[in-house]
Amino acid sequence: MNALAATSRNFRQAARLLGLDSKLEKSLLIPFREIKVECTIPKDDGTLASFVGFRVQHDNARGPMKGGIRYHPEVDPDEVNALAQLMTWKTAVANVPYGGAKGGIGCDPGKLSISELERLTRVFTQKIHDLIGVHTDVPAPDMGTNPQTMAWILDEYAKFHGYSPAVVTGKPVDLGGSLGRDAATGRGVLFATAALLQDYGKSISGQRFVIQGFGNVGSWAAQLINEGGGKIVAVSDISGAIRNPNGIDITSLVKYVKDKRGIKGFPGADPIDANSILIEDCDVLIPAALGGVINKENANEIRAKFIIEAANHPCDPEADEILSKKGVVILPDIFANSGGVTVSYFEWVQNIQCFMWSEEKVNGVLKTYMTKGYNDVKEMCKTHNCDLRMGAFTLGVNRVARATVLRGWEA
Ligand SMILES: NC(=O)C1=CN([C@@H]2O[C@H](COP(=O)(O)OP(=O)(O)OC[C@H]3O[C@@H](n4cnc5c(N)ncnc54)[C@H](O)[C@@H]3O)[C@@H](O)[C@H]2O)C=CC1
Ligand SMILES: O=C(O)CCC(=O)C(=O)O
Repeated sequence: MNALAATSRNFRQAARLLGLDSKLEKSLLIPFREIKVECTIPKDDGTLASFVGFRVQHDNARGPMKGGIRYHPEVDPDEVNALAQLMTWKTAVANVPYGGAKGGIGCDPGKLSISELERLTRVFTQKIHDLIGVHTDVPAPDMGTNPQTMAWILDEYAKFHGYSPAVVTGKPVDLGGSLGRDAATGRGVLFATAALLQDYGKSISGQRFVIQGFGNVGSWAAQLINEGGGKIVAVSDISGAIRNPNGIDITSLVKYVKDKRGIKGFPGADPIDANSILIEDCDVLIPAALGGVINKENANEIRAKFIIEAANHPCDPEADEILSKKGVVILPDIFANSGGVTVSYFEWVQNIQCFMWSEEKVNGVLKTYMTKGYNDVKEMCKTHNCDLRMGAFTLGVNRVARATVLRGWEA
């Protein structure tokens, strides 16, 4: 199912559970603004290359719009729209004072040199600089982008509006980035998983984990789960997939990936078919790469008892129904991966206050937010007699709806 159709379906179901007025429902669904820009750069060999960049600003009822920028060949308007909408509900679930946005460029960052990526990022920033800002829309990294990308956006933005580090988050620490932001999404996944397992009388230690994706989110989740005593039995990335039923040595794998730029060929595990990663035998499955990977084609074959959505929209609604019948518990993206945007909020606050927090403080306050978020989601599950996905959606949608009504519509 198309990402936008899936996300909007979940939203509509939550709106029904909340009994929202149909006109309010419509107004919450339509994006605030959709930006599509042409980005042409000279490549290193002198030829021209043209790309399409997007920024969808979905909602700003609760504060400046917030969300990552993705560089990936499959970036398209519907996908960015869905991701922007998810950010609106996610920031509300996390209870950080933001709305939602997302951006992206349809490109393969692995096929561009560093200088080509820099030129592309600068051209994209030139096209959108008037529409982003500390109190309007604050970008951050997502798939295919990283702190360096944010540094280029910051620098290009400064040429038009002056130096203003809070215009992006997920920056390098040397430019005002927050300690702990790099690991924050993975750390949030750890806290969220621990809270869920505790409800089932289990803990991280003793569980067997499978992780799809070994980039920022997947590799940090793997390292922190490993430190917490969890056994990671299979991992995949774009280069391939590996399995070791006795547990993969994650510290060595992180070093290997840094060196070889992929997990393929890692000597401490056996290669497996990349398509089978999601149906590997495990207790907890953590998709941490692309959206839509768990769908009606493979949901029946999933062997995990718990799915933690570190990626955005990895499960489509048809898979949700199949998995629910099988008794698989899904911790939804808009809560499970909210650690990233939560620490982005801490970074923004630190930049505005010109005061830097210690990493211990960042991690400690993140834990407080994730614990509160989990309890708030469960409270909505009780109120509306629904699963965790609808618990999170009703929580987020209700907070945005209340802010929207309070602000009103009179011109
Ligand atoms: N970076 C962040 O702070 C946040 C990221 N997310 C979501 O987490 C997911 C991963 O994002 P990042 O780790 O930041 O991206 P990344 O670019 O750092 O890493 C992506 C990983 O996915 C792998 N991958 C790509 N295509 C794949 C495929 N077909 N099969 C298996 N692996 C594949 C890549 O090889 C890489 O290991 C995305 O869905 C993103 O939207 C969600 C919240 C915050
Ligand atoms: O850190 C942020 O502002 C947004 C991260 C993001 O794109 C996401 O949560 O999907």
